[in-house]
Amino acid sequence: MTTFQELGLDPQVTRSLSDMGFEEATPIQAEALPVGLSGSDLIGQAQTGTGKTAAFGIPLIEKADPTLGGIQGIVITPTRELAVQVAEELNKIGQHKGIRTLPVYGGQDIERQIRSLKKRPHLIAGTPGRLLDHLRRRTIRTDHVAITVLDEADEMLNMGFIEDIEAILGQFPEERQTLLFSATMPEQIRRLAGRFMTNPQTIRVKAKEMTMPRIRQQFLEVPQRHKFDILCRLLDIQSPELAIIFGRTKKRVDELSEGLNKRGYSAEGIHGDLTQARRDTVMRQFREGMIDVLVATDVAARGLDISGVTHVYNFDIPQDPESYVHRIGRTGRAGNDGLAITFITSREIGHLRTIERLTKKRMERLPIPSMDAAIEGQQRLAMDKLNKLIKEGGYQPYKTLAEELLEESDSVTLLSAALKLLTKEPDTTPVRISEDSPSFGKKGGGRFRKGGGGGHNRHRSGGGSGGHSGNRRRQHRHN
Ligand SMILES: Nc1ncnc2c1ncn2[C@@H]1O[C@H](COP(=O)(O)OP(=O)(O)OP(=O)(O)O)[C@@H](O)[C@H]1O
Ligand SMILES: [Mg+2]
Repeated sequence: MTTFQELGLDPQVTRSLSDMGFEEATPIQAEALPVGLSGSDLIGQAQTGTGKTAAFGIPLIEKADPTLGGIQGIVITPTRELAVQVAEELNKIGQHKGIRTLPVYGGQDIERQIRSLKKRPHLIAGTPGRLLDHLRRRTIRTDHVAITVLDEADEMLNMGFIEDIEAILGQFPEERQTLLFSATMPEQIRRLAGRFMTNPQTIRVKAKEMTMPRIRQQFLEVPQRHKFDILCRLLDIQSPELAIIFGRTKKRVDELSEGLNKRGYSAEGIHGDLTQARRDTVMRQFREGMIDVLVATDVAARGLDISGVTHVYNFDIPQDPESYVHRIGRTGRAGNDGLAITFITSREIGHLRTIERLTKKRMERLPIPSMDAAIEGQQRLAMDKLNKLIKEGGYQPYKTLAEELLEESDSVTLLSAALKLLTKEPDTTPVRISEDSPSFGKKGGGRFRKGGGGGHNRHRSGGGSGGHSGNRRRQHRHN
């Protein structure tokens, strides 16, 4: 075990880490920090939820000079939500040293961002489109940029983002340090990365499987038209603390979240066609536990760190195996357990096997859960609630009422009625989810397509940045 003191960090940085509850370095931090601090270019690969943010965040903070005016480091992320999250973590690590990080991303008022930039942040975390916008307007000056980081590097170097990344990196001083991090790094992307780096060192935390061992992985085979009912049954049986359900398209995400609400679940959807204000609200509510279920496109697949996510459901099988690794990695983070369940139709078994070949982990086949199991699950939940209340107390004011009721009925009758009231019985309100065409191979150069180039996003571009003001017309899957 390596402590942060042993790595010879600035005591102010160690103090911030300690405030965050970080005492020992995670394996990727222990291995990547000495290289990052030495000034070398670096490709860092480690499983989801193992602390890659601090593995690049600490060198960024260590090397930044709080007395210097210009921007000294830039982190580029594929989505707006991730830019915000990374900026928050950098602000925490930089707190005692006085290093400030500003998130810049599309969908947010650019004039307001320009005003914030005038307050001279030291570091920036941003999405490609909006970063380019600021670079063109010269509202971000590049002269002092000494470190650039691509978080989710394989996604950033994928077809949808590569042009923007080239345009952005081309504007920074050549002698800067470049750091690439991701849980996945397909070989062709690793080769491509060489173009942007000088003698990069690769740090790969060795693990038997690409996914985290604490994430239990299951799949169930179910006809398309029954998927929604089965999903509801699983939610009733498993009662996740927080769950993320991934759907293939924005339309499906909308239909799913509406359908879940109709059946009494507390769910909201997030995808690129929503306003940024809406996206922010949904994310905040989910982080605070005000909603239990987040229904999302792949916009939420990468990097997001939300504590309490116990379950991930792939309502639609992901379009490429890397996406699977990232999606299920939203659970089982920082030493916690998680359960990931993938729905497939009979035609998709081959794609499941392709995923397993990448992750080097077999998924367990889950039998179709019965309606009875769903009812039982909810009944057990009602019993748990009662037992919890008995332990916690606070029911005394109800005792007189209880005695009054007991004069008319026996205790078993009364308790049965109370349990029925407490139990959310399976709701069969009709919900129609549009038939979906297969989730692979139709567009994009997904790995499932013959000769595919490993990218699932040929048709989207400039993605998470939003508000792209360039003259190329693009689809914004992540917006
Ligand atoms: N040294 C540490 N000690 C304790 N907790 C840590 C440490 N480093 C990171 N964490 C916590 O672990 C969680 C996951 O970290 P992080 O989001 O950086 O993972 P990641 O490797 O970037 O995952 P992903 O591949 O999904 O982006 C966070 O909640 C973070 O606060
Ligand atoms: Mg990360």
